[in-house]
Amino acid sequence: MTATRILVLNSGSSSVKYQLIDMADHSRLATGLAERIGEDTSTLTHRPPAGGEPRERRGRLADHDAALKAVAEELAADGLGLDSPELAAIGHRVVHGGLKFTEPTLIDEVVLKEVERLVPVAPLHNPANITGIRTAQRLRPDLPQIAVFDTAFHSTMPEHAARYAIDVKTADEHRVRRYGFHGTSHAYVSRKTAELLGKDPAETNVIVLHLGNGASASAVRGGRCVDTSMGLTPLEGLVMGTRSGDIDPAVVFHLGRVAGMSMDEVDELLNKRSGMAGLCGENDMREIRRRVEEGDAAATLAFEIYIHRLKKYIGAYYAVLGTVDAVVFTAGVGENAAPVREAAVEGLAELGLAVDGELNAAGGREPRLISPRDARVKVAVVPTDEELEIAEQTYALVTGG
Ligand SMILES: Nc1ncnc2c1ncn2[C@@H]1O[C@H](COP(=O)(O)OP(=O)(O)O)[C@@H](O)[C@H]1O
Ligand SMILES: CC(=O)OP(=O)(O)O
Ligand SMILES: [Mg+2]
Repeated sequence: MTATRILVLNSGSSSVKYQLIDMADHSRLATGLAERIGEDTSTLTHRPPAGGEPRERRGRLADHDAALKAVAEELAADGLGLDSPELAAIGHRVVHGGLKFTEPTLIDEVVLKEVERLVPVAPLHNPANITGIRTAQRLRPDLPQIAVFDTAFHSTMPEHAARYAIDVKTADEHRVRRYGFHGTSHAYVSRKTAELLGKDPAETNVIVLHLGNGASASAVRGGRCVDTSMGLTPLEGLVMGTRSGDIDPAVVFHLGRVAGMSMDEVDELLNKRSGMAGLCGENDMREIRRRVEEGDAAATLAFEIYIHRLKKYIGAYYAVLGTVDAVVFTAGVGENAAPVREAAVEGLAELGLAVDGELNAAGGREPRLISPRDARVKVAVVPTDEELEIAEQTYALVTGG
């Protein structure tokens, strides 16, 4: 029997998303999500193979190790346990790969050490990724474990986009530069967008707006990233669920010197108590929109700030690319929040950008255009599929394909 199944683990700061995919036909044998890890209200939602009812487990999952063990139990209950000989490999999303990792990589102790060394520049993500890998290694020590890095797609960015305008020697010594994140999603979505437009990716320019809890924009020219909004860490750029995105770096000195905050306190403020949560006490766009509809002033201002930042990046990347074939929305907010898409391109008719109200309001899981039929620049919604992309890269590596 050939092993054709890949388990993909996407371990986030407080969640684990997973999918078991059969690469023979791309069928999803199981998918699931463990949320609020570390809290008393953890939940694990497991979706078994087609036709089966989703199952939910409630109750504390103390850490990522506990969460993954629960995931393994759920898979086993469907006869899809990690001991299955049909499992070819486990693919892990790893957020920060630094300068070293620009390709999918077979994980060994040297690789893990490097991922560990990068924890300070991905403090919400790399620790969870490492725990995911270690637990998976313990459960199946004989199986290849492959890391697919969020930073990889951005590694070909031109130097003028990747470098910050700071002293070169200091920057080089400490590897301070723009790495960019969500690369697996930006790569997948930009390729799918070219397909949707019926164009060769090598001749297509797109602005990808990946709007989830973490959010980032990228400018993709002919299939290559030429700029992206996240930087040394996933803190820079757009306004996010709990992260500030762009601020004057002197805010950090000011909070240290004048407000007496420690480095760790400022770090925690900007990563966990900022963004939409900091502005209006809520990071879920569904709830924010509900409050905006009710006339809530804090939620309305937070929404306006979110959109204002998004517009600035659309304008900036339009200028970077020169000609744009499509602006594409993806991830939880981008795929589902029609008001965000409408507001982001409002007033940009001079740039050839507009959405059609009806097309924008229609739902669906398929890639689709939402701009008016004759639009010069297309606006699209393309659901991301980081897990499938990770599974494909993992399978290609282990099968030598
Ligand atoms: N129907 C919806 N309308 C608006 N926002 C939504 C909707 N569904 C999901 N979201 C948003 O998507 C976010 C999660 O996106 P996702 O891409 O899964 O993020 P992450 O991978 O960072 O956890 C949630 O915070 C929520 O605000
Ligand atoms: C890099 C990053 O911000 O990832 P996420 O959106 O999953 O938090
Ligand atoms: Mg995500």
